[in-house]
Amino acid sequence: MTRPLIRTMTVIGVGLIGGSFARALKGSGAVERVIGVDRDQENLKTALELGVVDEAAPSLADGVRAADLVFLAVPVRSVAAVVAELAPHLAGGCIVTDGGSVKDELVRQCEALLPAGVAFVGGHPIAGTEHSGAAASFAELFKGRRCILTPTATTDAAALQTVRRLWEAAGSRVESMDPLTHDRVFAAVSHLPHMVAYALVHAVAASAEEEENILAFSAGGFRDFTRIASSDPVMWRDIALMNRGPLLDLLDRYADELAALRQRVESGDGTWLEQFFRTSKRLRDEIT
Ligand SMILES: NC(=O)c1ccc[n+]([C@@H]2O[C@H](COP(=O)([O-])OP(=O)(O)OC[C@H]3O[C@@H](n4cnc5c(N)ncnc54)[C@H](O)[C@@H]3O)[C@@H](O)[C@H]2O)c1
Ligand SMILES: O=C(O)C(=O)C[C@]1(C(=O)O)C=C[C@@H](O)C=C1
Repeated sequence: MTRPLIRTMTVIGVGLIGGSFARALKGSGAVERVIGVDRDQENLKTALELGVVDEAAPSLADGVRAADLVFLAVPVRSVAAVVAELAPHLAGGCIVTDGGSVKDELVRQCEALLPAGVAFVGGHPIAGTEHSGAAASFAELFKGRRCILTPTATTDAAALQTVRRLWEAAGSRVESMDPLTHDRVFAAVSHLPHMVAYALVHAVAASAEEEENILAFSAGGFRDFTRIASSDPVMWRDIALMNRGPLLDLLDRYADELAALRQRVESGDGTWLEQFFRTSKRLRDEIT
């Protein structure tokens, strides 16, 4: 058991990420008590029944008053409104941190909205599934997975250290990155693949109108590739819009690659295609 680092943690949005963080930290002993706040009362009831949280608070104000640390785990475009509402009710010395998938704009919003004496530390666990809600949460989600913290010039050093130790207690390998670099990196390795998976399902479903029931024939390839298209639409709408600049650059680059591929398929250029696939395979095989 880890020595408690935090007495009372309030989780705003007790879904997959908020619920898993609560479970991991209660399980490791790093946090003593967890209060949950969620605008979906059914989900909050489930979280309480499953023991993901110790208490369910009826409002943001009630939920954060006694908090030593607040963990924000709501869709990224909801964060600013949540922080604006809870800010007046935080105790001095409280740490606010988050698990959102986009960092630059979100970190700037939080730093601007929180009062002096309250520290903000941006974070992003690089772990998840295509499922949502408290019932989908599990304590082992972050074990052995990266967590990126995105401190800025004004981040409080002691708060940063506490948040780092919490993620380590949850089993994560913690790394730091500046927020904009974070957004460019994860636009490439996380946000673009989700956009491509959503679009692929549309493309195949559209052809299914002509050839009835094509999706029923889908096997390993289609299913592996499109698992992430089962992810929550609100979460991904928010990520696409909040990381718009880096994502647009990558969507353009991806469109260029597809256009080149299309042209070589049309012209029957087997040498080019084999080399293209060979390079992709080598790069993919190098990922550890
Ligand atoms: N799912 C993943 O793979 C993953 C991985 C890393 C980070 N994230 C990030 O974590 C955050 C949460 O994602 P999740 O997968 O846990 O989603 P989720 O849908 O499982 O949980 C989000 C919860 O927030 C609640 N909520 C939404 N708006 C709210 C508001 N205004 N006030 C209070 N509660 C509100 C919802 O009712 C829901 O229970 C997002 O910012 C997402 O970008 C997700
Ligand atoms: O494995 C999945 O289901 C995920 O999509 C997890 C995933 C990812 O793209 O790797 C999704 C979003 C996050 O912000 C972090 C992790």
